[in-house]
Amino acid sequence: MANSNRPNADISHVYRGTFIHSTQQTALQILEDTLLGVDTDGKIAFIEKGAELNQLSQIFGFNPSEVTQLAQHELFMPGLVDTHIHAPQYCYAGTALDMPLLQWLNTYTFPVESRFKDLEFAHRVYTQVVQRTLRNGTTTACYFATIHTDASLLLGQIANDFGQRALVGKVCMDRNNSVKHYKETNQESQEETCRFIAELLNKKYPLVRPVVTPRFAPSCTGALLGQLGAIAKNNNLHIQSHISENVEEVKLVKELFPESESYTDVYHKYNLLTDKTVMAHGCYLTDAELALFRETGASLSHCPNSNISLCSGMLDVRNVLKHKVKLGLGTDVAGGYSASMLDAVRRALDTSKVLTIQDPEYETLTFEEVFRLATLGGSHALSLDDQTGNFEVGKDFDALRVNVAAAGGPIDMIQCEGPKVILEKFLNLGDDRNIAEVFVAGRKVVPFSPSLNIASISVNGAGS
Ligand SMILES: O=c1[nH]c(=O)c2nc[nH]c2[nH]1
Ligand SMILES: [Zn+2]
Repeated sequence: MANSNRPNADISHVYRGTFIHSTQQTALQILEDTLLGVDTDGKIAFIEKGAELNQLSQIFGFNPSEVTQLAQHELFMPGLVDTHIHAPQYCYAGTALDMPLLQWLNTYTFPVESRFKDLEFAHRVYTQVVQRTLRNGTTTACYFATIHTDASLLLGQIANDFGQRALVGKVCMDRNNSVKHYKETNQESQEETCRFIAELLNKKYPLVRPVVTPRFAPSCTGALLGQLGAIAKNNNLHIQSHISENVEEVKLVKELFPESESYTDVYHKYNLLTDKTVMAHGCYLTDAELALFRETGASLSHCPNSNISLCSGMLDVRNVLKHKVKLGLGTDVAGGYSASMLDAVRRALDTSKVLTIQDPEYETLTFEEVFRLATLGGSHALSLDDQTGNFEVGKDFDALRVNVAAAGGPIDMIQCEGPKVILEKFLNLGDDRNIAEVFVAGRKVVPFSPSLNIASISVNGAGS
């Protein structure tokens, strides 16, 4: 028995069956007939072979008859980590995909985001996006909200109420020449960012944290970027933004910041590249820029649906991994039309295969590697891998109970299959019907608790 167990922990649940997760060493570790104990703080107290049941029950003081046994077509996998999603854009997900990035922002995104001043509207959309992502197995989400502080606080409240682990960012932008009413002054952006951070931290939500969020370099003056770098540093906070998504955008950044050597250098110069930074896209980063990511510990969020849907580009994941840059997957709703991380897994595989079609020597990503990106890779990219991402003793139990043969679901199991095939089928063919239960920090968050009276979530709670 491993000596990393926590024998003093009070056990609240023990599960027995197949567990599949990634580790630093291996993309896919399959643990059959395994026992996993969760303590009363929602942390993994032990993960051991089923044959150790009697010994474990004595050490940890639980009753073997209370162990929850998974069925043969079921398995536990770590919760999915969406490293980049725009919560307000969920209201137009699946539409408006007919323009490249900069025109798309001006035509669709900014007018819609400006509506989130209205807290009733924000409450409706944010409740839906949190519910939808949780049902699809997103246990951790790194959200962009909008420039509105109170609506951004409301998103934090809703994620907390539903039990989702979340980083929430009030968007900062003091430059916008096309939709003039959707921007802040430099002073507003700074002051409201500080208010957002203080008020969100003051709520003491156990799983929800603020993230400093300059929208992207073209939306921010150098002065604001510098102020946000300082705010993040002074409060030891996460940072998120976009980088090198589309060719026109890279060109615009060169024009706006002629003194900088590269797009990456712009963020670096303003102290926005740290080991708690996640930058979305990165399709056009040079090797020198990737080296700077590696040096600073900043990570990338690969958003393949959005990259294709807005005809932005294709990230060479193999090259990012070669540079040892931390990497996770993002849905990037609504540039990406799906809020499901299962879609992000499939689009990441598709993109890799397109790169192989273009160059048959290209080493296509395996489904095991993409599984790791969607779980442990994401938690690493968000610097949350000490808390979540796989089934290690001491981490929070963030997990999906997958039933590949769910009645009425999208998968027909023609014959009895082993766990690796079951996982592959789920990743390629499954949907929320196959996700029987979702756990975050040991708490069952899907199916939604009946005690969670959705209609009664207070709009006034935010910001007060
Ligand atoms: O895909 C994207 N979505 C956005 O909302 C955005 N803003 C800046 N750059 C962006 N890219
Ligand atoms: Zn984005």
